[in-house]
Amino acid sequence: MQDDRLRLGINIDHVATVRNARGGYVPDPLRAAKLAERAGADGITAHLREDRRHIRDADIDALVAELSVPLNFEMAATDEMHAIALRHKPHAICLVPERREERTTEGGLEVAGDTERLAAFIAPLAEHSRVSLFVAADPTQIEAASRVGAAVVEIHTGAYCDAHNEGRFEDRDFELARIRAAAEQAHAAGLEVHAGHGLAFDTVGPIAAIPEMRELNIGHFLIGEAIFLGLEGAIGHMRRLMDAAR
Ligand SMILES: CC(=O)[C@@H](O)[C@H](O)COP(=O)(O)O
Ligand SMILES: NCC(=O)COP(=O)(O)O
Repeated sequence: MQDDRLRLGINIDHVATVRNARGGYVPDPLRAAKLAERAGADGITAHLREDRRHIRDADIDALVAELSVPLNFEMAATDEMHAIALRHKPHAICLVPERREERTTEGGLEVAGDTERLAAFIAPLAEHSRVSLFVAADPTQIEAASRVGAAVVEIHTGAYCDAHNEGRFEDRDFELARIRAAAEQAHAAGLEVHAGHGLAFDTVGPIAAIPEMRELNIGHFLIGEAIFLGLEGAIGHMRRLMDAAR
């Protein structure tokens, strides 16, 4: 029987952003991750960017050593990250595109134009970890994802959230329809379906309601909202909204 529970992964990158703004050791991303676990997180997500602008190598070492829930390790498809992932063998690896000049992940991974390289890159990782590809809700990319050995696709919800936040509701509904279609296509191709990026209390419901959805990864909004509600309060409210949508 398929497990129908929608998992909530908490991304702690931006605890590290605050720490790094002043240097030093606080706030500690590991402490946030442990608190998130106690608040009901089903997993922790951390993105080790090539420029180490937030999460650092030592954070990943600590998370791997100390977490009780699965770690979803986000990384670019580079040789350096490949070696780090093989050393740690995290529960899950999510391959994401990276551009130095971007403020956050702006688009999905180009899978269709890079299938041969990605298939060779993924094969050794897939021996130890569930490999996920962070993709736009684009049928060409989803189709390619099913051919390179990934177990999971994580659909980029950024365009949907941006349209909602900017009051462009026709665009938002168009993006939502694309995400729904991508989830259906990916599920039919045998891929597990996740989503994330930019999700907040007022955008999570329609994404959580997508029947094929198995996991949402949410970070920046919850770390910000923790200023007002506390991290446990923010995670608890997000969990309730997700459950209400199912
Ligand atoms: C891949 C993705 O959408 C995010 O989880 C990612 O971590 C975003 O990168 P930043 O955390 O650097 O904004
Ligand atoms: N992969 C998406 C993620 O981990 C969280 O993204 P965000 O909520 O920090 O935008």
